[in-house]
Amino acid sequence: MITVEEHRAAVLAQITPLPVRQLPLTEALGCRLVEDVVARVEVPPFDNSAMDGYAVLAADVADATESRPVRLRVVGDIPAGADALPRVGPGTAARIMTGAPIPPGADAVVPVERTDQPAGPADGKDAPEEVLIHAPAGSHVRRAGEDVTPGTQVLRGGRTVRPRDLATAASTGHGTLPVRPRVRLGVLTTGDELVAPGEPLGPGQIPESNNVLLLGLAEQLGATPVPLGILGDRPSELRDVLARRLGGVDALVTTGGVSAGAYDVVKEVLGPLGDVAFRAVAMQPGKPQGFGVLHDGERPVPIFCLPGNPVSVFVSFMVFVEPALRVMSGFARPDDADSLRPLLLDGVAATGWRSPPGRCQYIPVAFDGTDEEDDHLLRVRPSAERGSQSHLVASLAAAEALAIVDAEVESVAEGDAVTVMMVP
Ligand SMILES: Nc1nc2c(c(=O)[nH]1)N[C@H]1C(S)=C(S)[C@@H](COP(=O)(O)OP(=O)(O)OC[C@H]3O[C@@H](n4cnc5c(N)ncnc54)[C@H](O)[C@@H]3O)O[C@H]1N2
Ligand code: MOO
Repeated sequence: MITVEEHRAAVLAQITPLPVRQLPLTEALGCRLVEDVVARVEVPPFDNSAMDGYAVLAADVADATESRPVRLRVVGDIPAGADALPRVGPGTAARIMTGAPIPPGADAVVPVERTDQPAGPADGKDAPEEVLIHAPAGSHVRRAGEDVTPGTQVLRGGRTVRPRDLATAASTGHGTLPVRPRVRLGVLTTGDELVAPGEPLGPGQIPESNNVLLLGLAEQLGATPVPLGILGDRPSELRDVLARRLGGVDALVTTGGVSAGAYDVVKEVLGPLGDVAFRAVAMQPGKPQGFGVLHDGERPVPIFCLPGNPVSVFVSFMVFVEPALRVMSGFARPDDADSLRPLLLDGVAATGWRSPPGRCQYIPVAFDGTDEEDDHLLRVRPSAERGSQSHLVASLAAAEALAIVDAEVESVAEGDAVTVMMVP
């Protein structure tokens, strides 16, 4: 058996980041930006009005009051998006909407509420011929480039693209961003005994639950899940899916068929290829693990062959697949241990439990408050009555984290320190 660390290192040594792509903004959401982004255009792109009202010369209306309004001739109407602009000279005004370009000659805007004109939708009404101004103009002019000028750095390379980063990119002239794309993660599960969720069970059959688990994890961890089906134990089915669908995925996860059974289809099909190695890893659950790299032309497609037991699938995914996904999408580097580490917290056992000798245990746990003396220590107890056995899928929803127990520990006693791994 090899250790968890040895297997993880062997996996990560064969994982390479996906090539950088220039992606349309909405596709870049959640991806890692690889370069600084600088503004291509001014923001705002032109002087424009901050208010619905009248563009005027400030000097014309400096003395205007409600009782002594200033009368101006209206020389035009400027909705947002207008291209032809009237010239505003002394004694004149142009009706203007928020965001519309300030017309030549004007240097200020009087909000419509400070005039004799009604506020609100124009209802097809043209601008009036004259307007009475009741107050001096505030500036209400938003100057070109007052937010950002071309060449200013607006996004720093290395960040995770958030919705507001998309708004910044769009407003500064970018339709695409240079990112590492989301990993398209193909998911296929195997087993003649599996029945789609919700369907009636025949003798010896069980509900399929690994597909939904893996597709959901992929989605939640920022990959693009690609369902490749629930396959039976016939080698031809698996060969066929691999031949047809490899082009559409960046990595693959399979479940089932990797231990010592007579019908272990994944091992039977992939083992002889030589590119996929099947090893026993000193962990529980998740002992039998397959990993290798298939090729779609020149393009490497890592494949993770996880054991079929559902709790093993969950644990194996978090321990081996999740760090690989982060490397592929540029969020972690294989040579930077800190970037790869899951979120680990210090915990203390709220009760005792057994751990298999010689295997590192990843046991689903629920929280039980914090330690009386040190409230940074999370108290944890197994979330399933029967502990860390790998078939206890129905109890998986009750888990809030995984507690990690070293391989040499055979039993955990109440009050023992444990490492708590946060999981989605
Ligand atoms: N002689 C040995 N037998 C087993 C060994 C061993 O070393 N020697 N290892 C055991 C361990 S540990 C594990 S883990 C399992 C792994 O088995 P496989 O990966 O070959 O998986 P299957 O046999 O196909 O399934 C195991 C178990 O999980 C259920 N299953 C499978 N797929 C699904 C699914 N998609 N949804 C829900 N449940 C699923 C399946 O019905 C089995 O009960 O091998 C041990 N045996
Ligand atoms: O290693 Mo297996 O996942 O315990 O049942």
